[in-house]
Amino acid sequence: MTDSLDAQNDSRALEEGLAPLREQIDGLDRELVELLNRRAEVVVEVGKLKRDKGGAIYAPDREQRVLERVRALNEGRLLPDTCIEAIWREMMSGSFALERPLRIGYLGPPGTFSHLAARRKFGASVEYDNLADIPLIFEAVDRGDIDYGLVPIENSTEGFVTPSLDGLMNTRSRVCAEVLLPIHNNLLANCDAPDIKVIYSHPQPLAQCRRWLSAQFPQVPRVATTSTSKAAEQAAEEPGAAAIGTTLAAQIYGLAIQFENIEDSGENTTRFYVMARQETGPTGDDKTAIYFTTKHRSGALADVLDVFRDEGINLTHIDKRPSQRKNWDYVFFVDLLGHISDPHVSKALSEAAEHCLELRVLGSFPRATQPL
Ligand SMILES: C=C(O[C@@H]1C=C(C(=O)O)C=C[C@H]1O)C(=O)O
Repeated sequence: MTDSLDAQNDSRALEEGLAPLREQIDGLDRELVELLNRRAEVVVEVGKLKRDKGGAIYAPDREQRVLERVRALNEGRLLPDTCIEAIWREMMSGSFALERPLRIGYLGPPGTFSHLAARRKFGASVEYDNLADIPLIFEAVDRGDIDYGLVPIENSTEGFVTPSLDGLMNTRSRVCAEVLLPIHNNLLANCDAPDIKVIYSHPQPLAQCRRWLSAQFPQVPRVATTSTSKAAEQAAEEPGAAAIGTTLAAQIYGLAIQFENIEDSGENTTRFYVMARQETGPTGDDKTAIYFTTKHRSGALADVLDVFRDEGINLTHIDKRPSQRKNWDYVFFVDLLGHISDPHVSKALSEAAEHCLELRVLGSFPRATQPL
């Protein structure tokens, strides 16, 4: 009896305490909605100006500055930066819809890591197109079927993504932004672990989880699929099949998450390029992506690299692929720190071009410092 009286008193005190606090929250929400809409009215003006004068709707340089600014304003405050950034990203997603609805392409089917990266970068107020393979993403941007296309470039554990580097050689589009996404692989299956007879996934996650798979499932065959979501789709249909994929794929395809975070490296991260038919202005903390083929003489590659060293330009990524035009001819892909409009960068690139058969600038874009 006393217990239930105490409980009633507590619940009344709770209600009485909550009521004025919730009233304060309601008032603040009213102001926030007002402020958000006042911001949106200015965005509509920006959109009109861009349509009249031909500006790009998504401005990665401005996005970077807005996020840096709000992080600085938030310094020492209560909400973590990640929360502030997520709110602003969603708000900027709403801005796109007000300026002009955007179509974003990614490697599908839905539920892939590319899908996650696209959603975190562009938010809920754009349209998404899932494309069956990476060459189709480049083609769709080139043709103008989509406004922006996300392509995975390299993974911190497994290195470069072949079709993406090949796509860069053949596209007319530019790299306008980069995205870093922490990759957490999960083993998805609707049967218990001992009943798993086959594990499907894209070759990249299979490689990223190689040690874990050998320790946990040494006898179970691993079968490559075109994407992690294809793997999840197959695992959902086939008894005794498992897939390595995202938690989003588990939701979409109705699979249980048997094991989380099974990647061999805890810092497993994938870097994506955002491809577009536009160029990005400088922010002061940028990268430039290029590819080149060197002349056939000894020391040609060293000559190119010397130019960057002499200008004090840091290279953040270098990979090579066969040119696919002639046997044993290679194309080198380099990301360097600096924007093409920086005088020392453009000088170094013109000098480097003298040692090359071909040198193409793929684009300058803000350096991604924080994973999404
Ligand atoms: C409003 C703009 O367009 C987009 C939306 C932004 C925003 O909401 O702050 C920022 C950059 C652009 O991607 C702009 O270019 O300023």
